[in-house]
Amino acid sequence: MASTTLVCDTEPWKDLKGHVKEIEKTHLRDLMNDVERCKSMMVEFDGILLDYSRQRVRQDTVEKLFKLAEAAHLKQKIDRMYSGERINSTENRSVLHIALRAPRDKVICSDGKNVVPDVWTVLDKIKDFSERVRSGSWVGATGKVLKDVVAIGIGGSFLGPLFVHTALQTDPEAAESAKGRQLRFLANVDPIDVARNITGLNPETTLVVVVSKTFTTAETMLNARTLKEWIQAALGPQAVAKHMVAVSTNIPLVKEFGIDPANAFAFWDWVGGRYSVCSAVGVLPLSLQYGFPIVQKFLNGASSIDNHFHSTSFEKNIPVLLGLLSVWNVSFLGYPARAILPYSQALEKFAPHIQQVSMESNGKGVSIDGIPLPFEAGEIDFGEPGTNGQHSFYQLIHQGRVIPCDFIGIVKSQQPIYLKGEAVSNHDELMSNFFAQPDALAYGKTREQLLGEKIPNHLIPHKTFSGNRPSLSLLLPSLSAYNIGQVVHIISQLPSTFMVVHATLVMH
Ligand SMILES: O=P(O)(O)OC[C@H]1O[C@H](O)[C@H](O)[C@@H](O)[C@@H]1O
Repeated sequence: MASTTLVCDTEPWKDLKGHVKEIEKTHLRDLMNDVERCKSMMVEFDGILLDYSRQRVRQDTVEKLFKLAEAAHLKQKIDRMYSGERINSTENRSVLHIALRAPRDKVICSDGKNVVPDVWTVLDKIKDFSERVRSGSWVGATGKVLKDVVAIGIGGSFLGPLFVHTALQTDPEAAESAKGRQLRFLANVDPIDVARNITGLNPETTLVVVVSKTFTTAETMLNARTLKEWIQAALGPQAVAKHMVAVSTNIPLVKEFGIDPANAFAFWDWVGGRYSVCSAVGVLPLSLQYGFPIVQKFLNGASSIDNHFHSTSFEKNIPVLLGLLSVWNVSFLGYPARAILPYSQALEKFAPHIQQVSMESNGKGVSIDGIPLPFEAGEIDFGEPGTNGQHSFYQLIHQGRVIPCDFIGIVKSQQPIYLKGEAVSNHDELMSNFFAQPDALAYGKTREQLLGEKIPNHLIPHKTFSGNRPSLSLLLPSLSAYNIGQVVHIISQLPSTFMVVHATLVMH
């Protein structure tokens, strides 16, 4: 399928190039005054509303982007991914993180073999093990319940699980399940990180989970040896069997390290490290902390958006729309960065996770065949919870360069208001704060209907707009484990889209 033709040589690409000049003449204020346009730019799926009316696009721009997707054979490439073809051509592997959250009866094949039963064998093992640890039937070397977990890992073996853990911590149901337990993450080889992570912990009541796809990553292995020594020094060499378990694709190295393979939780080389949060990488530590049923909800949310991505027409397909808009912003309008701005502290670690998911996948300077790309591909992602960012770097966004922003609003906060009448933590006020951002103001006529929520009048966005920045917003009705699964996987599907558009596409 490889060829030396680049996507920029196709007609739809050239057409979009020419279209840039027209868009540059158009002010976003005028785009926002077009009611039909704004209505057409809201897409809702399963409690998530994508409003991209503040992107610098007209309806015909979006049509042209769909033509580009067609020229890129995007649909066929999504199908190839879902059917387990080896679309990871550099490593000659399938890309099947979608199988990690598929229901038991789904059939997803890699090399002709249905991988879903293997996934569920590991999920069942995690469920059983986490229940035994949480109930106290699996105890430490001195007979004490293991109530604290330190997960050692870096990159994809750290950022996704940390993000989800941070988001679940304040979810009332998850918090109730986690009572009396602690989950910590050790990534850095700076001895400060070890010191921070073991401070206040007793080896007798601590379980260490070593998470590494390869089990060779230098930082992780150094930290694993350090905590092995911490356990052995306190409890003797035989304690490792009770206090250390592993998550890896490389079980022989787990054994060599001194962890019993019976206490190892496998995953597979068809899971890219950066997409591994739904494998044992995330499911084991999160199940130990919150219990498997909560984590199952997270997996269900992810699976829901997988189905949406696979089967929905591009006009209503949230990951595809976000992917195409990114291509437009980066490769055509020349905006190199994207700010990720959740108006929820629970999503505090979302941007660092997406930084890896997106930037480790995209932004390559050459095509999949090694041909230098004559255009920029891939965004520079950064972000913070929006309210904090407002008092930090928004100045540059407001008054400096153009930075497309992903505003993420939550209609119903995980937590109730603490001070009645104060402009904090309250559903309406959070929304007010969110909508007070000029670019977060989305054309909201059907929002009430879409979200099934009563939005107070003063929050219904006004139509004037005094900026020239594109933006989009994602709104969730409430931030639950299920929604967290959806949000993270909406965005983590993007690289698949990007890869197709930016990398695989260039094979044509
Ligand atoms: O899980 P590991 O094998 O320890 O790898 C951890 C990380 O290592 C490298 O930095 C890779 O580029 C990342 O994608 C990966 O997540």
